[in-house]
Amino acid sequence: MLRIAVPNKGALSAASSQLLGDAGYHVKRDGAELVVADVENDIEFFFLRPRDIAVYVGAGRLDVGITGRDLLLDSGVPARELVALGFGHSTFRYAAPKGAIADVAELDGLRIATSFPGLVRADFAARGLTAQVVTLDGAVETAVRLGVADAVADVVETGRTLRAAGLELVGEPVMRSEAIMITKQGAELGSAQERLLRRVQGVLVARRYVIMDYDAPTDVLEKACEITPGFESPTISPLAREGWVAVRAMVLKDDVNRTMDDLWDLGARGILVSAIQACRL
Ligand SMILES: Nc1ncnc2c1ncn2[C@@H]1O[C@H](COP(=O)(O)OP(=O)(O)OP(=O)(O)O)[C@@H](O)[C@H]1O
Ligand SMILES: O=P(O)(O)OC[C@H]1O[C@H](OP(=O)(O)OP(=O)(O)O)[C@H](O)[C@@H]1O
Ligand SMILES: [Mg+2]
Repeated sequence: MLRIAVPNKGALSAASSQLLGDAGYHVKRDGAELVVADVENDIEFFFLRPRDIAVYVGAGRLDVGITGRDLLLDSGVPARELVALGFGHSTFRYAAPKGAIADVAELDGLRIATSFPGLVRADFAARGLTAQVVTLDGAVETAVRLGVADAVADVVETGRTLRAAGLELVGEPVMRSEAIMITKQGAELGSAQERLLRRVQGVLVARRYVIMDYDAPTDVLEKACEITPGFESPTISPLAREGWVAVRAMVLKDDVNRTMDDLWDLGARGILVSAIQACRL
């Protein structure tokens, strides 16, 4: 039975369960169970803290896990990213009291409060700076006001928490994170892991793409196919109307309206867009 670690609460939890549900797994918890078996799909879900998930997967105790890229890198555990999951986006950034610090180099030797000591030490080392890392469990933005740190390094999504604490960003993001699926480094993927990965990738593609159908005059077909190159190649079918063909291609959801405008200007007509319920590519 494949064993997978899923965040039990926090920013990644609901979307992780939703993704696995969309991929056809029965991942519903009735109450507070920490382990749920989906016998039909031969898979077992372990609900764990996102920060701990890399530890179990890196140790080879669980086959696959969902966690944040920042948490994986911070842990330094020998696990690798299989696929980025498209949710739980955040940046990891330095911040200090308004007007106090203009540049990351000025953080040299200062006390930095963080829940990600591994990330901060690695980044300071890469910049040739020294940090006095103050490791806290959470709510690190308050550490400056309470006098245990001079600056913080933390997850920033909207920036609201930082601003509310009277802090401002220092420098560019140290890293960009999102939810990822991980497995133990160096381990070959078994057939059950590959099937899970294919299912999840199918959901991710179905979320990002739509199907676009349209009719186009044959003489603009080449240009039309440049506008809608599809995932592999567009499907061209004959039409009863002479000099016209029907085209079907996958298009990025974000580009749908611009693509329809471009096709219309080219002379295409009868442009239809439909959602992809599921796919395996
Ligand atoms: N707005 C956000 N706040 C916190 N984490 C976020 C946010 N958006 C995305 N994330 C990601 O979620 C992961 C952290 O999850 P979470 O905050 O649930 O864990 P935690 O801090 O250990 O738990 P908790 O906050 O419940 O104590 C990180 O990978 C982080 O980048
Ligand atoms: O930029 P924002 O949209 O304000 O979000 C970022 C905040 O959210 C997270 O806190 P969380 O709620 O996970 O609490 P924690 O700090 O105790 O982990 C993170 O640690 C920041 O404090
Ligand atoms: Mg948190």
